[in-house]
Amino acid sequence: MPEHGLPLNVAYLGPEASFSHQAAIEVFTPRQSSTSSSTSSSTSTSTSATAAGRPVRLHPLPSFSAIFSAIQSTCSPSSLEKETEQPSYDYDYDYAVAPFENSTNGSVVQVLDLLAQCGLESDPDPGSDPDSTAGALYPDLEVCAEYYLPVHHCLFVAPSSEHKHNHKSTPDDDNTANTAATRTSGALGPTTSIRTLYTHPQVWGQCGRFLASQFPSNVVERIDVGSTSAAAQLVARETNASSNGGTGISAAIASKLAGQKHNLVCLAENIEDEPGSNTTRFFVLRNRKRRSGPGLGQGQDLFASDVGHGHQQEPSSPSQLGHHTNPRYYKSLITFTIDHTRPGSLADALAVFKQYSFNLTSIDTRPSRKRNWQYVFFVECEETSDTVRGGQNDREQKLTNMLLDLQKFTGSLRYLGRFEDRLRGGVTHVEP
Ligand SMILES: O=C(O)C(=O)Cc1ccccc1
Repeated sequence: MPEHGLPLNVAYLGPEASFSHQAAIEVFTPRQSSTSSSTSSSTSTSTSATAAGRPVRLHPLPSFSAIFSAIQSTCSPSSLEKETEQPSYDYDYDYAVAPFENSTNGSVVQVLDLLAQCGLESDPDPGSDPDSTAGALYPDLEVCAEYYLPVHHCLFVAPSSEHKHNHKSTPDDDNTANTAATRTSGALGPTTSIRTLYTHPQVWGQCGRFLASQFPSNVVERIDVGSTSAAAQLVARETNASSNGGTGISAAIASKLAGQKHNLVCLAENIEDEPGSNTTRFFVLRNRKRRSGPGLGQGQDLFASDVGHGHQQEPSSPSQLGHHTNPRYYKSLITFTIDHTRPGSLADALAVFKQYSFNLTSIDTRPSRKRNWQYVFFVECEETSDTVRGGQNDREQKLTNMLLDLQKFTGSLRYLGRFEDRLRGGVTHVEP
């Protein structure tokens, strides 16, 4: 498809070949998602096209907080026209992709803590609420889509350290992840020379059984790094001289793609506790000021028209393939605090969702950081089948009314966005 229009700039947690990168590729350039071509470019920013034909540039950023800051500082739509080749940080980012939760290990708490700093306070008089979180760091951020990525982890070491452990080479083994990753974890050789493991903190809990059986914590040190691809990069740089003073080697837990990118040796693959189902749910974030683009009325989905999901070729799981004749279900993400001293305050708040026929699909908490033992609640709620028969404007009005009522029972109520439920189908709508 020929590229047309201004490029879409999308931020993700780098370096290249992280799971966030994979999710960004699948969301924004689904036609390329079955190949690793976009991770093999010489520059870290890769360019390809959305299904709608818009050029898309994927930019690796070093941390989740850098991603949130970058989206917050993105300016109005007109500023997109000053687009030139600039260092990554100076882009006006249209979207970002960030992991929210994993089916095995639960919430990505770093991202929840950043989301707790997002959104506009609904209380018009923040002074009236002593626990108000008004003055959020990222008031203009909103969630505009979700994406489910199946996640498989591999154990990698650098080729230079391979002689230090008894990994058994096979005649057709070229010692790269490309072929090694096709072996199953049953073929794992002794790992006794590994003294250090690197990965993203979310991953330890996803691979708990494998780690407990192979790496006693009194012998092997686990070191958190910024991403799984950063772990792969670190291990690839390890030389014989630098490997723990010659006493042991380091290994990374990362994706097959990250191992291929850095020519690592795969000692085991699919080491996650739930190999058939381990899935991470990502949010697509944007600056809400972008929504008021020209020609966009209420109920129109800017994300869908930017990305062209109507033409999505190969969804990563059958559940993400919707049918445009089916009704679309939308979820909303809301955060609030409650009065912890009043019995029934949480029950009162949750009763409002029931009263307006919103189904709660997830609920989570994080410390408010305003006062000890006070929490920010993260609630996702979904319209029910009764509601989806109404028009978009009616549906949005119902949500607005619900939020107005909810305000009576909560403090620091913030609306973080409304997005289509990808578990109930519905990505295959045709954009205008
Ligand atoms: O580290 C990565 O590759 C990430 O993108 C963060 C992450 C880590 C584990 C599961 C999903 C996302």
